[in-house]
This record gives sequence, structure tokens and C-alpha cells, in this order.
Amino acid sequence: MYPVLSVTDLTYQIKDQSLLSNISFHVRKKASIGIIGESGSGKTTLGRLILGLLKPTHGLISLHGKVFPSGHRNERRAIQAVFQHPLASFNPEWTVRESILEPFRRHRPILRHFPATSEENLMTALSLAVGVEERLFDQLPHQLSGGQIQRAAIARAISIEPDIIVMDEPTTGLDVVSRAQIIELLERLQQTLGVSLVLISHDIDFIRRLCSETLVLRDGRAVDLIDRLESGSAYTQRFVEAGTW
Ligand SMILES: Nc1ncnc2c1ncn2[C@@H]1O[C@H](COP(=O)(O)OP(=O)(O)OP(=O)(O)O)[C@@H](O)[C@H]1O
Repeated sequence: MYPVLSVTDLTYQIKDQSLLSNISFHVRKKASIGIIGESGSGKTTLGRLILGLLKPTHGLISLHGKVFPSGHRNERRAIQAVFQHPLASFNPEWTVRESILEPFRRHRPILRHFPATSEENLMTALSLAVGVEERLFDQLPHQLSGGQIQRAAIARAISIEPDIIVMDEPTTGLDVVSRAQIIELLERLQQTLGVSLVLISHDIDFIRRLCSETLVLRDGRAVDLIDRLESGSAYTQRFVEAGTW
């Protein structure tokens, strides 16, 4: 069986500058890969390439063994994003509910896990799945706390049952309790939905809890691709011991 996501020899250049060079890895169903590295090492650029928002200079991304993006309408459903500042990804003039329903209305997917007999049923199921009281979905995005809007962003991402969610710094700015809740939520979603995760983070403990494999970037190159953070190079160990990058 093909991995859900394959990245092969991916290189991204702007003019003569290589922001990423020869990156390769696979992610299987229900598995998670962590992407870590110093500021400016290329993590967000890699996330944007995986989402099809940037076009690689060389190399290949494939979903279930097929080149991505191919232009096929349905492939966009398979891969969803939760960005670093979730508030900025919500339309400030729409209720949170309207924003959450937007991808569902656009894709009209056939759902296996969530009941999609009506939008109301779907919203109730999503509220339970992410642990946000349903009445909060009728608020405007700025009226929710950082943890609540992060979970609403996750609700939007899972509403169309993607195969992969790419998350950029999902714990930044969250208090300890909200951070722990996000970790538990992601663990649960992996088990119940079978979703694979690509987690970009500076938070070593977050990566350790959730990821079966970790890619360490330095200046756009892969330094380590490891299943245990402790088995990384001396470079990686310095940051693992510090707990952050
Ligand atoms: N559009 C662009 N044009 C030129 N350089 C860019 C562009 N986008 C990113 N870069 C450069 O590419 C490098 C990698 O940036 P990227 O945002 O991917 O790093 P990062 O690892 O996500 O950093 P951080 O942890 O600070 O978010 C940086 O040196 C950045 O300045």
C-alpha cells in the first residue's frame, strides 16, 4: 500500500537561493511526522509545498502514490491546514460556524465518520469532537480564546475528513492547559479518524508526544530523519535537551 504522503527529493529555490534542498520522507496512515529546526530553517516553506501553495523547483510530492497537486478537484479535500495564527485564517466578519462550514459547503464530501445528514448535525458532532461548546460557534472569531479558536480551526480542518492535516506551530501562544488539550485532541483524532499529521513545531515535548518520526531541518537541509529524538545527531541533541529551538 502507498504511504498517504510521499515527499521525494524536494527542492525549492527562489532566484539562486535554495530554501529547501533534497528533502525526502513518507507518512503512513495514522502516522505523524514532526518537522523541527531553527527559525528560518525552512519548516513553513516545506509545509506550504506539501499543501500545494508553492511549486517545487525539483522533486515530487505524492498523495496515495499519485502526483500532487494534479489539478483534480477532489485532491484538495484530502489535505487540510491549521496555520500558525488561527485567528487570521477566520473571516473576521463571519461567525465561527460560517467559517467552519465553508470547506464542507465547497467540497460536499461523502463523510464516513461525521453525520452529514444536515449542517446542524455536523456542527454538533464537530463541537463534541474538538470540545468547544456549540454556542461558541455562533460568535465572531475574535470573541473566542486562543485555545478555543485553535480548536475551531481543527474542527474546520477535520469537517471534511481529510487524510492529512498540516499544522504550523499549533501550540504557540497557548497556556499549559489548552496545549495539553490540543495534544489529547490530536491523539484522539488520529485514532478515531485515522488522519495523518504533519506537525511543524518548536515544541519538542509536543513532537515527542505525537510523532512517530521527526525530520530535523537546518538551513533547508535534512539533518536527521529519526523515530526517537534521542537518536538524533549531536546538533539535534542540543535542542532536544533544551526542549525547544
Ligand atoms: N518568499 C520568500 N522570498 C525569499 N525568502 C524567503 C521567502 N519565504 C521564506 N524565505 C526565507 O526562507 C527561509 C526559510 O523560511 P521559513 O519561513 O520556511 O522558515 P521556518 O523554519 O518556518 O522559520 P520560523 O521557525 O521562524 O517560522 C528564511 O531564511 C526566509 O527568510
